[in-house]
Amino acid sequence: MALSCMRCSAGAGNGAGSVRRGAPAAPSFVRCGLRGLATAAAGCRVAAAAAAAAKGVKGAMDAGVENAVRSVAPSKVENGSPSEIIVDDFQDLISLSENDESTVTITVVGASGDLAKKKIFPALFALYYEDCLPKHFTIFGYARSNMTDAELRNMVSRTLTCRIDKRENCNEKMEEFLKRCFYHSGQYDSEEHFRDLDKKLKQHEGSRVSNRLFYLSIPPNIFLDVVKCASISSSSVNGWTRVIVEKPFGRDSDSSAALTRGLKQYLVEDQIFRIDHYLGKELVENLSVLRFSNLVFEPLWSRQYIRNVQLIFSEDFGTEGRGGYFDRYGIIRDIMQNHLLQILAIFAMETPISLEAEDIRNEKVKVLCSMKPLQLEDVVIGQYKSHTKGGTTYPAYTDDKTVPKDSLTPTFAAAALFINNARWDGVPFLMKAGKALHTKGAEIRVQFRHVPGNLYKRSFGTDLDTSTNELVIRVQPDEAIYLKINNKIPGLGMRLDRKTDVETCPRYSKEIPDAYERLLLDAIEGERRLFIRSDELDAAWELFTPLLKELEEKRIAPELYPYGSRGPVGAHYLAAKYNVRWGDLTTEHKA
Ligand SMILES: NC(=O)C1=CN([C@@H]2O[C@H](COP(=O)(O)OP(=O)(O)OC[C@H]3O[C@@H](n4cnc5c(N)ncnc54)[C@H](OP(=O)(O)O)[C@@H]3O)[C@@H](O)[C@H]2O)C=CC1
Ligand SMILES: O=C1O[C@H](COP(=O)(O)O)[C@@H](O)[C@H](O)[C@H]1O
Repeated sequence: MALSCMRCSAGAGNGAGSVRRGAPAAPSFVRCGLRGLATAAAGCRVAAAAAAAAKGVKGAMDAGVENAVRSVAPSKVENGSPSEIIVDDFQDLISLSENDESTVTITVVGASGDLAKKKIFPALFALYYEDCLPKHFTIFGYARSNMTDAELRNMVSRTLTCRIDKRENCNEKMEEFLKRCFYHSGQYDSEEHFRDLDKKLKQHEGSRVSNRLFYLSIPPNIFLDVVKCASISSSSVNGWTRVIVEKPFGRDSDSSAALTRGLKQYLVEDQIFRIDHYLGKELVENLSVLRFSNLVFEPLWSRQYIRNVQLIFSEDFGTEGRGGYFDRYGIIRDIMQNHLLQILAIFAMETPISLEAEDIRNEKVKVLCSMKPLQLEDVVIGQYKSHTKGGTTYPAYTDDKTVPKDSLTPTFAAAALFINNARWDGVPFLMKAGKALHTKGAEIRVQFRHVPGNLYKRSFGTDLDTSTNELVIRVQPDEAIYLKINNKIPGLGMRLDRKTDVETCPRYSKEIPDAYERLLLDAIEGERRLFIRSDELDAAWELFTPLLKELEEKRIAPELYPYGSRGPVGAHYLAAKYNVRWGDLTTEHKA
């Protein structure tokens, strides 16, 4: 197992990736060993067993873990008690992992598609470049299109890039990586074709313990066909099998529940990795670090000091080529129900008892279950219309050939949400998401209350809002965290302003990894913290389904806004109803 993977070598610090293995105080070599083990055999379950062993406890394991432990340490499986294993010598396991004989195959189903080309293959290459993939790995593309291995490699090679800050041996590394990519053409509903794939996978795996990750990068209507065929015909017999499922996870509570039921006919919950790529973004990961590792923030994190929280997503382009998909979902399902709501849950959750996946997800579910039902009057929807600027005409949403001319699908939405719990009672969480707006960005903006009896109010003029503290977590672009504080303008008078921001997050000269890199690595390691559990998903749909139904049944017409504008004015009225002024992504503090 290569130890130069950033995550591993960062083990000496406080990286969540190492702490989460359940042994926070362990020295860094232990963390690296654990990661090695995890990729070598049964993911974090073995690591958890090893961590348990380190604490001298007796761990109960399931068959997958047992197989994995058997494969790396057969003597550790006690005679006659196959499901009750005592792992008493943690160090042995670590050294065994170092010359492990396991392999991971990542099968990208839908390899000919947009997401595979744009995100998945490049992320896998970046992991390879950083030495984060296990020693023995193979990548398979699977789709109906006819392609040879060489053609797949050619297609993939066109999208691979090296990091700006790491270019050493880049071409060489690309060549090595491409040699480990293969292609299998097949139908999505053919057990036979997946059996053929299985044969090819076995040829690559040889006698090693085989671990298999399937990435469903395909339209949702064929998820179940693939899961059925893959689980029947090409799941691993002696290692783990995991499936990454892309959004959309249904389009309402019922269809989502049906999808979950369907998946669970063939997989157990632990094998299902529902991806929300916003959870893999650096600044979303940093949100918990900011809150829980800095004493200065946590005491302020409640209705007592926070006036409102804004979660803003904005794109400066339209649906471009994805109109067919988008029209069936709309911006509320595409962005709010998943990406923004997930951020809200992390922002608002109570302190989890540990950084283990289940502890974090338990806290997120509690937030989602405490949300006040969404009211139609707390929602504004919009749709972009054609606009001509500087001699260029930008299309309307309904100019997209795959979109019906009379479509009422929102490309913009703003909503006021509330959490009915003691911490957040009465605090508006305002969400805003839109396509074809004036700028591209995503941020979390926390506006604090006014200072009681503010001695300096005269020095600010009449607008007290401009003098309240604001914490901004800019998710993208130019990732940053900054705090707006009041200052005296230098000079003999007493005039204050908030121009000086305190940057709470130093700039690192490192290029930030793409969200898909982190999430793919997590899935390979069996780390579920950043993936959506089925009860989280149910709670998210429970919140949005009644609203979505009402919008559709009442055929509520979206407010039209010009392509490239700031969106419908209705969003400002909605914010004003709760005494909020939206932050502006474009006017302040750029790197
Ligand atoms: N693209 C993106 O930016 C994002 C995509 N997603 C999700 O990821 C998944 C993949 O997205 P994307 O790559 O854009 O999807 P594509 O539409 O590009 O589809 C991927 C592949 O699936 C096959 N396919 C397409 N339509 C059908 C169909 N009707 N029946 C059977 N097979 C079909 C095609 O392969 P072939 O014909 O060779 O079999 C295609 O190359 C989707 O679930 C999407 O919602 C999520 C976030 C962002
Ligand atoms: O999930 C989705 O996300 C993208 C935006 O992702 P980003 O990482 O580029 O911010 C969005 O364009 C797409 O509509 C949606 O399906």
